[in-house]
Amino acid sequence: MKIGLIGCGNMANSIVYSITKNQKYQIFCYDVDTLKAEKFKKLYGVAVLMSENEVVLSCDIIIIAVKPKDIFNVLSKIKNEVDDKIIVSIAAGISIDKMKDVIGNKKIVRVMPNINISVEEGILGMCFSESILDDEKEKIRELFESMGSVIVVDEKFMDAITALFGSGPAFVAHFIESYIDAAVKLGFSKQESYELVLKLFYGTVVNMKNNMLTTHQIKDMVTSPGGTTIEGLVEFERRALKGAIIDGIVKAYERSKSIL
Ligand SMILES: NC(=O)C1=CN([C@@H]2O[C@H](COP(=O)(O)OP(=O)(O)OC[C@H]3O[C@@H](n4cnc5c(N)ncnc54)[C@H](O)[C@@H]3O)[C@@H](O)[C@H]2O)C=CC1
Ligand SMILES: O=C(O)[C@@H]1CCC=N1
Repeated sequence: MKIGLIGCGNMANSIVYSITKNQKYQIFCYDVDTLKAEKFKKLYGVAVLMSENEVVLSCDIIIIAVKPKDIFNVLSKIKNEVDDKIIVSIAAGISIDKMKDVIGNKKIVRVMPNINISVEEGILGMCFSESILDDEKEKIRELFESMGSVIVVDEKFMDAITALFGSGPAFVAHFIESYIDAAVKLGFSKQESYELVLKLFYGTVVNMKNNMLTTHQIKDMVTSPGGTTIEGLVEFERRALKGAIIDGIVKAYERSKSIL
């Protein structure tokens, strides 16, 4: 199957990395920045084409991986070639209806991945326009399942998926960074702090998963009466850490709803 990529930036890089592992896909790409497309050719041996239109004409499934502000420009360039090809957009906050306004009632898929697809541990939200057939849905699903867990949702959930899981790696990195800073403040070297804190987060997740523990159970097991942990938890509560985290994610959700 022929897969086209319009835009060879960060997300496209992770997508191509996953797709090239499967021999059944042939990949064609284009970027206005020719250096970026050439880099893909060098790294992944993909074919580089000369325009957005060429990608659409050469491929069955076309993934548009440009910034939200650039997507309408791409759509207006390709609208006459789309025909019954499948157009996949990964842009945050751009609805299927907004895309239809430019290219008409075509086969459109929205996918919201996160950067963890680069290690095949992504979470990808997916929704389809009504004209996509069941066997086409399966093909798209299969294509993206090599990158992580795919959840097919009603389009109204795409903004929540963007905020929770698309932006998620940045939010998680922010918490991890606070923890590393605390370790450095308490005298550990930066390198040691980094490695130990990653182990702490990873170990806690593995423990919860393998032993099917809830967050409450973990907290109960760790918090001794009159001990150290309760001191830390009380301070987090006093500073409304949970509320701040929830509010931050809701802000990202609202931004996704109003991005263009
Ligand atoms: N970075 C992230 O974690 C995530 C990003 N997204 C979405 O992915 C999309 C791409 O984001 P990034 O990869 O971070 O951006 P990026 O800036 O790294 O890549 C965008 C690429 O598109 C190219 N481009 C712009 N106009 C073009 C055109 N007309 N034809 C061909 N190429 C063109 C640019 O030269 C650039 O290389 C965005 O819409 C974003 O909302 C979705 C999920 C997560
Ligand atoms: O910040 C952004 O707009 C994109 C969407 C999800 C992750 N990055």
